[in-house]
Amino acid sequence: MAPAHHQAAAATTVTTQDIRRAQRADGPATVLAIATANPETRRSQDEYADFYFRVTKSEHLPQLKEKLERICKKSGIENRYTYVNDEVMKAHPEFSDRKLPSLDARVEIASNAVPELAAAAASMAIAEWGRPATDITHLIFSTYSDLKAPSSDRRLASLLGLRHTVCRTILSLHGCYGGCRALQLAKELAENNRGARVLVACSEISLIAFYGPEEGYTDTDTLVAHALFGDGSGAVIVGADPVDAVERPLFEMAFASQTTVPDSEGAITVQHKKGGMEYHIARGLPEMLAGNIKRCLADAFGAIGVAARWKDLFWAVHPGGRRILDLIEEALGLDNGAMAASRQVLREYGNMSGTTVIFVLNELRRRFAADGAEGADWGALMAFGPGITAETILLRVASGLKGN
Ligand SMILES: CC(C)(COP(=O)(O)OP(=O)(O)OC[C@H]1O[C@@H](n2cnc3c(N)ncnc32)[C@H](O)[C@@H]1OP(=O)(O)O)[C@@H](O)C(=O)NCCC(=O)NCCSC(=O)CC(=O)O
Repeated sequence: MAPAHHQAAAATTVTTQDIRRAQRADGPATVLAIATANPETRRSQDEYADFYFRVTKSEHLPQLKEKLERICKKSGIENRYTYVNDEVMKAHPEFSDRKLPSLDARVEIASNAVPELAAAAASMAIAEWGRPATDITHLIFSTYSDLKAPSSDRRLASLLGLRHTVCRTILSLHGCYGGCRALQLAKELAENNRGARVLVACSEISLIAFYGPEEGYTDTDTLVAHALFGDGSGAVIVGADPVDAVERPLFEMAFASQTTVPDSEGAITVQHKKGGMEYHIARGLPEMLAGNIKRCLADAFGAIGVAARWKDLFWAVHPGGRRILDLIEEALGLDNGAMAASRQVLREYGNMSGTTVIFVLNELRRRFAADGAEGADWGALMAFGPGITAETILLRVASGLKGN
């Protein structure tokens, strides 16, 4: 007698094409819920230099302090939320000096703080979505802050009570394009797995890269990074073919692409060392991004044969820094105000690396909901990070945002 699986194969007339077709969703991936969270400590940018030089015991470097004050003033940031506070620095004075070994302690703290911060945002996203957490089929977690395995994705799944068959993926070290990369993968999963509901979670605590200034040693990189980065988490639920009267589609994800900017490999680098994660951010980064922005957009829009007028789109650009937004706005000939959502997030929270675009998307949603989604129907979500990598997602305002 033939083995059972041979019998099954002989008995079925189903082809692999049939199976593939049945697996695919009908509609495009849509954003079904968005939520964000931050650590408790909010620090005003006006007071940041005082705080930073005090807790790192660096008051003997007044010129660097004045420089940080100048950078903070021009940053377009008013507040940031940080996990680092006096208490943390009192318990770990070694965090001030990058020459001292401190990675173990940082990783230990991050392995709890990162998933817990993610859970705060994700549980709000699930509540907004309106379905049980066990209906989440896939989890994509992006962070540069956690360096352990099992990682934050595993812990988050437990904290939220996700089903044990949830398919988990962790993205690491994508830096500021991590959120956009996670959303792009969520789109692929949602469109290729009928009924899939993908939870995207990003969570960053800059503690992993917090240390004192050091005269003469890449101190400007350190100062710029400490003037910009803040902590936060964001969660998005993505799925195709929304269930009527249960799920509310906010944005359709029409197309997604990635471009690597030529000759830019050294422009943003991060590396974990014994004293924490070190950054290098090239001085000409804003000019480099602005000089390449049209080309990145051409790669995205050209691939689908769409000729868009940049002024006709809404924009959700990663606010890497105030000057980056200024120069991109100028390069694309956008109206003053086209980047309002990005600027508001930068002002209220700073640059939270990969998580930031989720805050921007949430801010855009709030703005659309407030005015009944008047104005541009189509928009571009963009983020940049090490590579230099530029990610673009073409979005369309969906029915759940209209008529609110
Ligand atoms: C830092 C700024 C807010 C400063 O504002 P302005 O440029 O208008 O002001 P300014 O030229 O007077 O600069 C103020 C002081 O900062 C110094 N300065 C400016 N940019 C610097 C840089 N990249 N590295 C080192 N120092 C820098 C200037 O020399 C000056 O010092 P002095 O006063 O002594 O003359 C802005 O340049 C900005 O937004 N830059 C973009 C920051 C950035 O690259 N972000 C990306 C992060 S990475 C990211 O988002 C992706 C990722 O992590 O993956």
